[in-house]
Amino acid sequence: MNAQLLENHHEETAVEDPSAPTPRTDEATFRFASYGRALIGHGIKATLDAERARRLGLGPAARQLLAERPPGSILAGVVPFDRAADPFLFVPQQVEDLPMRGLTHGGQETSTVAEVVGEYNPQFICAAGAAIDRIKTGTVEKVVLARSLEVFADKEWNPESVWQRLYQQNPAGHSFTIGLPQEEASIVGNSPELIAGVLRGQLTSHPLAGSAPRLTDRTQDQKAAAVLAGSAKNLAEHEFVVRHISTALRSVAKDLIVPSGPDLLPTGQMWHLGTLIRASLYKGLGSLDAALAIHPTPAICGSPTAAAQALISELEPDARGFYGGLVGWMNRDGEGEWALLLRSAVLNGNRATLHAGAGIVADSDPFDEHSETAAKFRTMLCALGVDRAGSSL
Ligand SMILES: C=C(O[C@@H]1C=C(C(=O)O)C=C[C@H]1O)C(=O)O
Repeated sequence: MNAQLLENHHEETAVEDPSAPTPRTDEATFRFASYGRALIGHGIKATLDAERARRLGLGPAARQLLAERPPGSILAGVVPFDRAADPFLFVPQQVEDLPMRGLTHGGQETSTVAEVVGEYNPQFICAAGAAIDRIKTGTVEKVVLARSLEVFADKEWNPESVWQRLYQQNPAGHSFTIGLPQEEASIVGNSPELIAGVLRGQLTSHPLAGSAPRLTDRTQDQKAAAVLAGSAKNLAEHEFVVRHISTALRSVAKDLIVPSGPDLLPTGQMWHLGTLIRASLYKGLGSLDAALAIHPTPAICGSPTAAAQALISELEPDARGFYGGLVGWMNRDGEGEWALLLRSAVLNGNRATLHAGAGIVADSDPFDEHSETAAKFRTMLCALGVDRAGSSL
């Protein structure tokens, strides 16, 4: 849908926003591939001021910033998991809309993995056990707990080549890179989950919850999918998400169409339960307003939201940062795509920091949830050149 949404490609020369970080002219500041095409942003023309966002609200501030820009401008970037933390949203200086076919040449030099740290994480197993106790005795029904993993290479990671490999692995996903202003770090990932996509006023959300790893043997793989589709635990986890989104969307959209049950969605490494929700976005609102109305869903946070978020802060050792947030773009008409920021890594020099989470409910098993996070790491591990097929660590 990208091609239809960019009114034209344009380039401006004057740097008007003194708060904007110096643009990286040599490298893309934003890449977002979906449906076979990629939006590539270069440089930073203006950044969304955190103070303005606090004053107006993030959605209105984003729309206002875009309204001040010339036709063809887009807003791109990331919103953290924690809504109280500052987003990194910017208007690229120049945007290209290109077919992915021409971009996945695979000619990039790849780094060689030297060390993987944190594959077995006993702290996560303890935290999952504590969460189950709290769910059984308290008011939280579901909480998503995440853990991290570090992968060190022999030389600097190249975000573009990791992005290309992620796309090749799962072309149906949303593959992205964002150059972060601090420390020359980048976030790269391939999200299977569209939180809000808007085209000509029509809103689509495709939440996922309920997961099983893909298996190499075809018959076993089909069997795993069938088990997932019939799993009461996974269907209940999924139901929390659909209920949350259907309620939350009513503040920004009408004419909701919500299927009665989920479908199976395969990615390169995982099976997921997914429900395609459609609605008509209220006039004057944008895709970011819709995404923010839903975020964070119980697929990444839990249910009820506030209590689950408090439990995450208590049980996870570090703040999530942009993992579990939103990544995407929006044009001046409010059209755009915002995906859940997961199956991702922060690349900083030769270090890649990965995050993955799993939904914990009353009848969860902490070891199974550890295995589920291990399976979710595989998307990024594969793109980094680590083969962990079949491993439950
Ligand atoms: C938390 C993650 O994934 C989320 C949780 C899922 C689940 O609990 O089944 C499925 C997809 C995502 O919404 C992750 O990939 O890190």
